[in-house]
Amino acid sequence: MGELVGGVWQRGGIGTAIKDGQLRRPPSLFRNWIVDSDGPAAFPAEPGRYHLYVSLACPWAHRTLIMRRLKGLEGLIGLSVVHWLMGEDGWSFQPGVGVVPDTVNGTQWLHQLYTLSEPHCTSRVTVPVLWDKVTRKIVSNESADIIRMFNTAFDRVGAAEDDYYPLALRNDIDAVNTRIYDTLNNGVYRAGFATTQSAYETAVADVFATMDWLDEHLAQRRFLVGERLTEADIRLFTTLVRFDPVYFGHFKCNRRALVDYPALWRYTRALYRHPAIRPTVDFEHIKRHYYASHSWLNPSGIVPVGPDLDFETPVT
Ligand SMILES: N[C@@H](CCC(=O)N[C@@H](CS)C(=O)NCC(=O)O)C(=O)O
Repeated sequence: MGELVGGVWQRGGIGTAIKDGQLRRPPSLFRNWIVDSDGPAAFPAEPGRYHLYVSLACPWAHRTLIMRRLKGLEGLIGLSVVHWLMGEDGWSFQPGVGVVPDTVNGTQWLHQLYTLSEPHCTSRVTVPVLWDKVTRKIVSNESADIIRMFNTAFDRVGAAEDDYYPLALRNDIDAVNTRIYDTLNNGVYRAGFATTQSAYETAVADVFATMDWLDEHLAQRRFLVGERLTEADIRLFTTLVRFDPVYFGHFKCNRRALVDYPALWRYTRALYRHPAIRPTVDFEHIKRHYYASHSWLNPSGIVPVGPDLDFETPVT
């Protein structure tokens, strides 16, 4: 892992992100917004102006990749994909299957992108990153914001019209997002990165309370909120699809597997089979990243072969 301090890369482990045995996520540093506006704007929506940097392994970056596809933004917003291994110098563009180099800035390491934007910044170096080619600045490194921008900002310059954060459902989406973020999206990380037994057990209790609730909630419904796909489903999906391959074993969230939850497993498969979602899922990057990058959790770096899962099983 590691982080930037005053613009200088410092190697380090997970230690700096842990306090009292618990994972503490610092707020994202770059929180600017692309706007669809006729007036002056720092970051106006324009085709070809912005570039997205993701990891195929990362659930937060995965949200942005799905939204980019759902909104038909592939031709409007470019893409780079980091190597699955996050080593001592963080994310890189070392050659590898599925890696898409940084053709915009020619960086080798993601931290170089952060210092290009902000030469003296102090920050963790995370994906996703949304880059502006005109100002040569990072617009945002916060996935929750990036998917909202993608949802509407480019509608007048060629994006698909679908709305994944509709006005009438916003309160419900926000409420569900909050619950799922704390207890599940981030809950699995709190469990996996805990360094005390009690922090781990608290996190696992949260994870499974939410999994139980979701299984009940989805027993009679196709989507989390309302009758249609919304950003709440996208945010949940990227955690669920990693649950059995990674979080169950590597993060010790092993009271039950996702496949043991009938409604949740059906829901995950249904989303997986969505034509805009399936091409964004890369189990090689997902499994290799977690098992090989977190050496304090898995010193051998061995990537488990299983579990055998069939995401393709049709949903009845
Ligand atoms: N708040 C950020 C979190 C992103 C995040 O934590 N990404 C992880 C990968 S899954 C990362 O890049 N971690 C590197 C680090 O913390 O040093 C978001 O949702 O965009």
